[in-house]
Amino acid sequence: MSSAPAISQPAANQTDPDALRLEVALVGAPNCGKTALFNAMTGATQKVGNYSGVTVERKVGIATTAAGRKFSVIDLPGTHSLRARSPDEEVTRDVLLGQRPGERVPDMILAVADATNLRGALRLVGELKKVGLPIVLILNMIDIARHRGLQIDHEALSDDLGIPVVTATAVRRGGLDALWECVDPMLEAGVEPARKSTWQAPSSHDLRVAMREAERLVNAHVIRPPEPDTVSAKIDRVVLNPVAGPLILLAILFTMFQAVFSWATPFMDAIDAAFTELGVLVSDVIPEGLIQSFLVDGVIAGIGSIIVFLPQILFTFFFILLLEDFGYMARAAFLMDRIMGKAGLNGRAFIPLLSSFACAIPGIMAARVIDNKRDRLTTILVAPLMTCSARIPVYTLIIAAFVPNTKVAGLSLQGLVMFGLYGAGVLSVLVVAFVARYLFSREERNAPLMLDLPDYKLPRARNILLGLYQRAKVFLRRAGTVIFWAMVIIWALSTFPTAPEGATDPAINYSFAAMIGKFIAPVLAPLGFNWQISVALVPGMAAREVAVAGLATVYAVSGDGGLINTIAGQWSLATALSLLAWYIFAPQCISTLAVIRREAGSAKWMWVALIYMFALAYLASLLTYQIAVALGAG
Ligand SMILES: Nc1nc2c(ncn2[C@@H]2O[C@H](COP(=O)(O)OP(=O)(O)OP(=O)(O)O)[C@@H](O)[C@H]2O)c(=O)[nH]1
Ligand SMILES: [Mg+2]
Repeated sequence: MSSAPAISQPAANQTDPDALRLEVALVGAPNCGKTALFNAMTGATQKVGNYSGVTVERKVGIATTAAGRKFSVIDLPGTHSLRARSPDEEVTRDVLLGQRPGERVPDMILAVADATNLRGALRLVGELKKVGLPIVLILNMIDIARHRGLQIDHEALSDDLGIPVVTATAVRRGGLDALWECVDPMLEAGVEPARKSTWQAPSSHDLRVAMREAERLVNAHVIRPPEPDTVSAKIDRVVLNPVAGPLILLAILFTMFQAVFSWATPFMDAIDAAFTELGVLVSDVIPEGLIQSFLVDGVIAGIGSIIVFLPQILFTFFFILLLEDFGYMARAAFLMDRIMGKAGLNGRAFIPLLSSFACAIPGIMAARVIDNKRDRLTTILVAPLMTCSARIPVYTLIIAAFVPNTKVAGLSLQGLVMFGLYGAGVLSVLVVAFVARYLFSREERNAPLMLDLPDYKLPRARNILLGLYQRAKVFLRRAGTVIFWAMVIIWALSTFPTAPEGATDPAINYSFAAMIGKFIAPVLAPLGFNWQISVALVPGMAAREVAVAGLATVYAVSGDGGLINTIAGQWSLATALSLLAWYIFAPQCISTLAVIRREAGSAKWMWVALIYMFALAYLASLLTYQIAVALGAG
């Protein structure tokens, strides 16, 4: 093992705090509040959530102490031991031991502990001390610990451990003063240079010894043991009940889609009206011609057809973030473990798959928490089948055009169909994972799910608003970049060449778009896709929503108003269903494929994903269309 190079601080630079290029790493068990502390120290807005494995990458920020000294802070994935078992834990180990190429070892460790669960944290501190870096121990979540009657003599603990110990409530920025009071003098004096690391992967004997030492520390310095969290236990008795649990999970998801559909509608109508108004305004100001067509049919119709879905995306994530921060998601994983296990998925795949509701990219990255290589690969390959938010525009458009806005037994029919589409995504994940396991290996594995169930916490408005803000930002940025440029290209293709003199058909029929569409259409004709859909699917490879914006442009250029009414008038139900089936499976986003390649470590798996998803999409659409036509929906 490479030993840590000694890095001492240049004493001459003490007058210039900015010159102090000091790096401090946050290390601790999963879900102990490292990222909350990182955000408090640096003003960053990294994702915080009440489950293990939120952070899977190293993130850097700049903190400024009370005395105005600056240093960089590295937020790291949580780990119980430096004996890393999964790729996210390896990140933490490699950073601390200087095993990341081109990166130096940090100068200091801020060990973060969940004060309500000190034993495990102190065991990790035992390991960290061997790394040879100066350590400050932060007892975080001290608010919860005090509430539960826990009293920690942190000064005595500090004397016993031989390192400074402070307490904190990271989510309320509490304890930063004490931390600066502790850190500032250390920086003033110059952080001691690193000693040679003596860390070695602990044997099971070492682990037992370390556990006993942690036990001793707790017995010596925790004055009153915490009362068990009876509230969490009571909630869990109901929520984890084998019969009631899954029903509650289903009811929650069901209510979510119902609410999303009814709450989002007024906002969507308002945005839609605003863009229509804008189009009219621009048509009034700018004379008829190419520029007007570009602005109204290309830019405004295209971008508007996407932005309109923002409320729905935000409402969906409002629920997901609420459940995440409450601490329910780890329970959902626990409940799904049996079903997922039958399908050959690791219980730990739940959170990555759940993250894929936002976008497959963070989902695939979150698969780093899975230690078993094959399980991780399976999760990476099926994650793109989860219903990501880029599918929402496509689904909603088709639902709005073809599913009547009525209630069935008091439930919104449109909400039911959306629920069904999400269900289809989940089902396809399970089926594909099952088949993959059958193909990869038939060995049985019954490893129990090792999952930390966090205590329930009241969701924090800040965490939720932050999550929503970030979703909105990503969505709008895409609308302003990828989608905007795709729109410009689609508009140009749909406009040129212009119709010849005396032409009788709509002008678009003479355009490049029509030529391209008609060239591809024969391949997609058995699926019931017309040439307009075929045109929209191609730029849809850049990002799924582009297909909707593409349809908006293609149809607006054809001269019909109102995309929903147009497709309701021009497509058969069979075509609509077939397009929905296509979107459940098709690999319609290049960035996801790039991330699969990176995370799976080879281009082979990217091709596997691409081919199996296209094959499934084609097959599913073909079956859907042909059956629907046979049943008279053509
Ligand atoms: N009450 C209270 N809650 C806290 C405190 N610090 C963090 N939390 C909550 O604890 C949960 C976990 O916080 P994170 O900052 O995501 O934890 P983490 O250590 O970065 O977790 P991983 O990245 O998964 O290793 C979140 O729900 C936070 O809101 C605290 O001091 N008091
Ligand atoms: Mg974190």
